[in-house]
Amino acid sequence: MADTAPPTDADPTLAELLATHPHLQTDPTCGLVFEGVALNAIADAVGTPCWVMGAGTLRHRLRRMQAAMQAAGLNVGIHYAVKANDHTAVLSLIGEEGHGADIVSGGELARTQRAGIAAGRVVFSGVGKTDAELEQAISLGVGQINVESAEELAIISAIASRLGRTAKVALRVNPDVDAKTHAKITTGLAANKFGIPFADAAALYAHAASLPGVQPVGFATHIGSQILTAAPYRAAYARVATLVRSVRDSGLSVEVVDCGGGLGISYRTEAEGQPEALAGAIRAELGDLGVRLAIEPGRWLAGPAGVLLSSVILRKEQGMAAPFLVLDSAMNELLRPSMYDAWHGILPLAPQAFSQPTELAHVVGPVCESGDTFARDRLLPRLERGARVAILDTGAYGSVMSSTYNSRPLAAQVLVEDGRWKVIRHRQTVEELWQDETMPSHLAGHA
Ligand SMILES: Cc1ncc(COP(=O)(O)O)c(C=O)c1O
Ligand SMILES: N[C@@H](CCCC[NH3+])C(=O)O
Repeated sequence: MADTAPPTDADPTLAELLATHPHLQTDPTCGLVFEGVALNAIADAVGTPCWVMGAGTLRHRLRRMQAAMQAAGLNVGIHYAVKANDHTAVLSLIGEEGHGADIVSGGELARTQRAGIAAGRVVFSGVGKTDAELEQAISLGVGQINVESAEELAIISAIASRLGRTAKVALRVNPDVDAKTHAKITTGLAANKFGIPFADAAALYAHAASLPGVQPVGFATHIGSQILTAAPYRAAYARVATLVRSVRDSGLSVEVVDCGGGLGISYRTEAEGQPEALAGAIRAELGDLGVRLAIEPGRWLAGPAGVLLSSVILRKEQGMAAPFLVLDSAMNELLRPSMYDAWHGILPLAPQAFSQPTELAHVVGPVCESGDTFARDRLLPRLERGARVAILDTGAYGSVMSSTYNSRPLAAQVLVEDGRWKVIRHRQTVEELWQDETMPSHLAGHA
């Protein structure tokens, strides 16, 4: 994710952004259209900021991912990474399309159950699962728990034994492979907190086979997110394949390999990661092992399927320098630019905006942090107070990373499908900001 300090000449033009986002079109009368719905119509009815998720785009990408695996002759289970976008409507769609889920908390597990995804199709990952979360998962019979340490293996064995259950576990191995992504979202380096050191994995697998309450079924690995080339996948999966062979040579059975590592998308001008390349890496390194395979994509499926609608609160002139366009959305909605210096495309909603002359502008939010900046020196048509924009590729790690910082209520969410749209989360009210607070009695008189 080469996202930092963008020189402007590296930016795609508005027309190029449209070309790389086929679910978006411009219409001369209603402006920017998303999966057949005018985004202005949604903003008129619901207001801004507003997340819009396109069910058609999500379905299309799920099917493309599955087709790439099948074309490579692989039978790969897709476990959608719930953390990318955990709305129950999104999870229901994933279940409806026949896929499972990858979760990292009891909350995510509860959401999958609410959405009707069978517990047997859920894989529980994460470096620190609480006892309560493990009890919940084991009682529900989740398909697989990816174990991230020797300590956790002992805890799972004890909890499952106490419950009279046998938990299917895979050991998540840290392959110590550089995924060539942003430092904050790499997961497969030895220095990262995730997974079991490669050198310890075979012995721990044998130990797992001797423990009560757990059945080791295979290995998992994960090297990071926003991966754009096949080489890191091949390096990681080659290491896992070595492990599978050596464990089998010792007489133990290995049935499953979970091939983690999130394919990247095209935020700026980078070429999108190709499911076919991922499938090729899996087939080349693991295809002849006779194991059940699984992947756990989040961003690649959901990212391009969402936009964040915002309005310009005001245009703050800076003399000869680029103006600040202050939006009504901020880092509390979309954290990625502040957190990772991430670049997101910004398109105006107005009809004809694409044919107007452009200027350089800084696009910021109203939150009291200088890091509350969506874009610096961005080439956009002149946008006045009240103009609306769509911030692109925000379907993954967008709404889920929102907060109410600065007492800003959570934005509304809308789902578009087949030319229709529906509110799937109402805009939080100001009163809802404090509805779960309780007041110490000696202060209550002032409230
Ligand atoms: C264990 C695990 N699974 C799945 C994912 C989803 O990754 P992505 O959204 O890049 O596909 C992540 C995030 O990096 C992860 O850590
Ligand atoms: N939140 C990150 C991705 C983290 C992936 C989860 N391990 C992002 O927005 O890019």
